Amino acid sequence: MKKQSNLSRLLQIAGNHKYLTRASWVLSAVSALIALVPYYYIWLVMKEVLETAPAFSRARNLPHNGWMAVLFAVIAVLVYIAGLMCSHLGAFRIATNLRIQAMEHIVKLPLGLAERIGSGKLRKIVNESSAATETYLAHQLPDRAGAIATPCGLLVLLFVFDWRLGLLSLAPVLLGFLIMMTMTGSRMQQKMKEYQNALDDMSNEAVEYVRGIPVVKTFGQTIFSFKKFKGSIDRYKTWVIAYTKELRTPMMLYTAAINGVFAFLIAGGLLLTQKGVTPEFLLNLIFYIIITPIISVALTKIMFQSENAMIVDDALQRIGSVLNLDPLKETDHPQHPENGSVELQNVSFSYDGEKDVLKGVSLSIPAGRTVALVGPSGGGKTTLANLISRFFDPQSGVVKIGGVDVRSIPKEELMDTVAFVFQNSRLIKASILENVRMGKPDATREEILAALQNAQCDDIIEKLPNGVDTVIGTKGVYLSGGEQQRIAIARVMLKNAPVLILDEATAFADPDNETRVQAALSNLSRGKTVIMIAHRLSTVVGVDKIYVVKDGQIAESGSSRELLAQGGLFSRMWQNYQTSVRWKVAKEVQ
Ligand SMILES: Nc1ncnc2c1ncn2[C@@H]1O[C@H](COP(=O)(O)OP(=O)(O)OP(=O)(O)O)[C@@H](O)[C@H]1O
Repeated sequence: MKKQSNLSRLLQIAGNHKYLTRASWVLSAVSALIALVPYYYIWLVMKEVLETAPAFSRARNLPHNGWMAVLFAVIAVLVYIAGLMCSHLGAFRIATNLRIQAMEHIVKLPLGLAERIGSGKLRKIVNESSAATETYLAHQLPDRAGAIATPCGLLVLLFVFDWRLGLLSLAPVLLGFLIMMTMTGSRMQQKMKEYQNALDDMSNEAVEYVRGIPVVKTFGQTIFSFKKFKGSIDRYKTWVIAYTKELRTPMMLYTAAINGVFAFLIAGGLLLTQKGVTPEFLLNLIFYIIITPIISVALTKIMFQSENAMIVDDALQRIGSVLNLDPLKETDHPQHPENGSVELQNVSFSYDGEKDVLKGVSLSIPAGRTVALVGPSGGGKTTLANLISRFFDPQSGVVKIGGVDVRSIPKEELMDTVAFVFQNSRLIKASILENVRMGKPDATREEILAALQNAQCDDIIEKLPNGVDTVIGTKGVYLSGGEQQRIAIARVMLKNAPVLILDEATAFADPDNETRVQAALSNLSRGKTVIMIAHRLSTVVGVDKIYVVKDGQIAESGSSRELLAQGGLFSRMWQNYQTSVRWKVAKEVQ
């Protein structure tokens, strides 16, 4: 992506506010030119002082010229402030639009894809990339306009007074400019990208390391887990040192050239004055020595601009990588499911486009029935359940709810049709009431209280200081896994979706909570089509049908009685399970 196209893309995102951004460049350039005018008055002051010395009383124009210098300096600052106001308004609008655009796109992505990339990473890309454009547009671009205008204005000023000295002051500037070009080429752009990647890697590893501390401590793996984190720091260090070394010589030459203008002037001055010095030449020489440092300031600004432009380029590419992800296709001919039946017809699915995780799976669940998916770990149970609510679309085959292809059901309606109870259901930092209300935003307080009661939450609410209005996560208000799960069940109850997917719903419940969670689940499941992903075989005994999923296929299906009689995989899993239960009981008796 070219820098120019980045800028036009950003301006496109700005909509009508692009005029503000453009105005900011003009104002900043005008301000930079006005800021040169005081130097002209300073020259007049110096000239008058030299001409009238030592009888300064003859210097009548000194106060006037001095005040004019101040006046133009103030005007320059005011115009610059006006420019910054425009640039900030434009930049905020662009960053906001960019965030909205990205968020609107993320909402349209398959849920599974967003989950796979990671909400943290998505948030980081959207926030940091839009923030990078904000700084670029609000400060860096107007500064660049000013930094470009300054040398142009100076050029005029330099040649007006003494063209020979003007040329002398330009020589190092040209040299500096050439060195600068070598530091901002496409190779450096690539390096900047590597720098960003190394930085990203390091921060990801840091987060992983901190997240994993409890597990690491439990298993005494401190050295191993730190090794990964340290590896990313080492890679970053190696990269930064190599990058810095590469820049060392050009940067040194650039700084020397750009800050050594006065050396050129003095050397040139000596050459030009071999035949004698005129007061006017001396005046110009002193004036040039005073004014030329502005060039180095302007050029240094331009140089850092190229670095900033590279950062924005990278930011836009990152946000582009999100915007380019294929959204879930919305149907043009919406259809509505007739009931809560679920059907998979010859469904195959692969996460990476190579290995099929599901291979031609077919099953049919009549409305209101409860089925269980069991099988070895990694067999594809969760993937199968996720396809029902379009976490992803299968590469081949059809998933139907109520006789309708899920791709033909409007997204909102599909969300209302299928509900999940996950292993560790997430609650947000809000009151219990608000947490449950998420299941049905227009629910009345009475409806929420009824759902909480149905989900066996009475004992939780009784012990909380403000009952249902207690905010979870505030000081001293913590709920156990089983308690959180019951609140989450109340939320799903309120949603009242005809199809329910229970993913290991009771795996984390402690024994005291388990009976209540089970009761809450059986209230929740009443009259619904339930697909239960089960590990503990005790929970699947009473279901209408069991599907044994192995290697992405349905290996067996039937009632527990039928499957046990078959003496296949399920019956072996059952025997293992029984042995483990007996072993547990024996241990407890001991
Ligand atoms: N988001 C993902 N991206 C890539 N591969 C995945 C993803 N999720 C699961 N897989 C792979 O797909 C296969 C099936 O996984 P799935 O989670 O569906 O199995 P499962 O039967 O539910 O396993 P478990 O009982 O351990 O939860 C596994 O090989 C797994 O590594």
